[in-house]
Amino acid sequence: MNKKIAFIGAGSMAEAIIAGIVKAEIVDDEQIIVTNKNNKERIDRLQKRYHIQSIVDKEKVIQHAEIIILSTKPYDLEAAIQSIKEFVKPNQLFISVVAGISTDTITDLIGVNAPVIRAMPNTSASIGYSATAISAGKYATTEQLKEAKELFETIGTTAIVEEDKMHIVTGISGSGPAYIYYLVEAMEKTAVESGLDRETAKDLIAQTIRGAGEMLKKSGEPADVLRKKITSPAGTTQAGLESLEKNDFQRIVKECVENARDRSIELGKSK
Ligand SMILES: NC(=O)C1=CN([C@@H]2O[C@H](COP(=O)(O)OP(=O)(O)OC[C@H]3O[C@@H](n4cnc5c(N)ncnc54)[C@H](OP(=O)(O)O)[C@@H]3O)[C@@H](O)[C@H]2O)C=CC1
Ligand SMILES: O=C(O)[C@@H]1CCC=N1
Repeated sequence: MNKKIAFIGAGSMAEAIIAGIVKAEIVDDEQIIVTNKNNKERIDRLQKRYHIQSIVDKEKVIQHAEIIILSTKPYDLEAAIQSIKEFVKPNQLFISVVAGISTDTITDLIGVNAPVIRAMPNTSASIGYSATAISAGKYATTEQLKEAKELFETIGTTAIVEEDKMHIVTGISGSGPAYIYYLVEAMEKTAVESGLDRETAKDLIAQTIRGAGEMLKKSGEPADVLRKKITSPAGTTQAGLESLEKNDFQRIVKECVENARDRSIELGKSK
């Protein structure tokens, strides 16, 4: 690919993507430029860590960029675009990982018919395990969509979805790792309270989640079948699952995903 890629926003998501791209070696490290609002120390740290360029001057950031990745919080996006729009040139491709905000809104903010692609990765990008959904805005070409897909494939798997599906995608795979970590926190706490040392608990739980993920991908069997294979009649799993059922686990998870989805919709409207 070897395109010049500029990141507008240098937080956790930008770093996860940068780490993934650098590891995959699809562009020379110095082809990656990073800028933020005012935390110079942060971009300098990223420069040192990944051998990329950190630049404060927005004109210099945009000048030679072929792909501009928008990675600010949703409420900072408008100001961020304001700070670069006068330097934007035709054919620069915008990729936004910002939750909720539509490609049409972004195009309007840029003020020219800029090609915009929306992507929803997750922080597992930093180790090449993101699940990224991608959709194209109305000025993005098939070629540009392919290019974005290739870029995100270096940091995990990709799925092309219609843009109106981005809200539910955010609710499952964008925010998803946080739900899993929350579950792990609860399991770890219980294991430690029952006398297991934290490190052993952490290793056992992490490998259990990894194994379950791989089973879902490789066994060809759906989650409910895999679950039933573990659940011996009157056994330990049944005892555990009964507690989840009694406490309405399905409803809680449904509400969790729906709330995240609805928050994404709201973020889009508030812009
Ligand atoms: N974290 C996650 O798991 C995921 C996040 N996302 C999306 O990614 C986006 C970024 O999230 P995250 O990385 O967690 O957020 P962070 O708060 O970690 O980072 C936000 C970055 O935006 C910068 N910024 C703010 N205002 C401007 C501006 N005017 N111009 C340039 N840069 C600016 C900040 O700079 P400074 O520090 O100088 O203020 C900071 O570097 C969000 O929109 C989120 O929805 C998508 C998928 C997953
Ligand atoms: O919490 C958020 O808003 C972002 C979007 C998906 C993951 N983190």
